[in-house]
Amino acid sequence: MLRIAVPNKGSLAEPASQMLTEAGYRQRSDSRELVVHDPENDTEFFFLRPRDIAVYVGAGQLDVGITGEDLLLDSGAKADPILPLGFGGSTFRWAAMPGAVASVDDLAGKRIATAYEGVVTSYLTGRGIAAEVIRLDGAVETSVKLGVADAIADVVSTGTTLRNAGLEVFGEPLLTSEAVLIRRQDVETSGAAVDQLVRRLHGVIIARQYVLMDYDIPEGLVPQAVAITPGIESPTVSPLHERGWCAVRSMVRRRETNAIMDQLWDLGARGILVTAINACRL
Ligand SMILES: Nc1ncnc2c1ncn2[C@@H]1O[C@H](COP(=O)(O)OP(=O)(O)OP(=O)(O)O)[C@@H](O)[C@H]1O
Ligand SMILES: O=P(O)(O)OC[C@H]1O[C@H](OP(=O)(O)OP(=O)(O)O)[C@H](O)[C@@H]1O
Ligand SMILES: [Mg+2]
Repeated sequence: MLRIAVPNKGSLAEPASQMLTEAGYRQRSDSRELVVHDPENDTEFFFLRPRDIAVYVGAGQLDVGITGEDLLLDSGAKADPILPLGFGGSTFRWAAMPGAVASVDDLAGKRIATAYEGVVTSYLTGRGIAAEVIRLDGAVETSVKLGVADAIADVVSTGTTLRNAGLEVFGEPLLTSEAVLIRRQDVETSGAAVDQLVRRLHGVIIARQYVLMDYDIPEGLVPQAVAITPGIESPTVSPLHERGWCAVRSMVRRRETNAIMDQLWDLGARGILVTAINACRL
């Protein structure tokens, strides 16, 4: 049986379960359920703190898990990302009171509060900066106002929390992160069940990122049209009943939909239709 770790709380929990549901797996109906058995897929889901997931997977108790790249790095667990999942995006940044710290090099001798001690310590060591790292559990933005720290290193998404705490970012981000599927390091092959999970999740990601575009185009313009919509592999081109015209079907990135329709229209395409992809396996 395949054993999968899924975040039980926090920003990754809902989108992770949503993605697994779209991939055809059974998920919990009550947020207090800690284990869900999915007999149809011979799979068991363990709902764990996102921070602990890399530990379980790294130690080999669970086959794979969904967590943040930043949490994986911070844990130091022997697990590797195998598939980026396209949600839970964030940057990890330095912040302090405006004007208090000009650059990362000015952190020498200062106190830095963070919930990501592993990430911050290895970054500072790598840069040869000696500073005191104060490990807090969360709400680290408040530590500066209360005089516990001179600067913080934390996840920034919209920046609202920083602004509300009167803090300003400085320096380059320490890292960028998104949700990833992870598995234990040093495994030769993952097995058929993990391969199937990866294919299903990949299908969901592609279905979210792409749409299907159909259009009609004069035969002579097909090469130019296909250059605009090359698709993932190759577009389907079929003759129309009206002589001299072709129908083209291709996958197009969702966010480029309107720009591509404009280009096709200018080229001479007509009857341009866009349809959502509900599921796919490529
Ligand atoms: N706006 C956000 N705030 C916090 N984490 C975010 C945000 N956007 C994405 N993430 C990602 O979500 C993960 C952190 O999840 P979460 O906040 O649930 O963990 P936590 O802070 O350890 O737990 P909790 O906040 O429930 O105590 C990280 O990978 C982080 O990069
Ligand atoms: O840039 P923003 O959109 O404001 O998001 C970033 C904030 O969200 C997270 O906190 P979370 O809600 O996870 O609480 P925590 O600090 O207790 O972990 C993170 O630690 C920041 O404080
Ligand atoms: Mg948090």
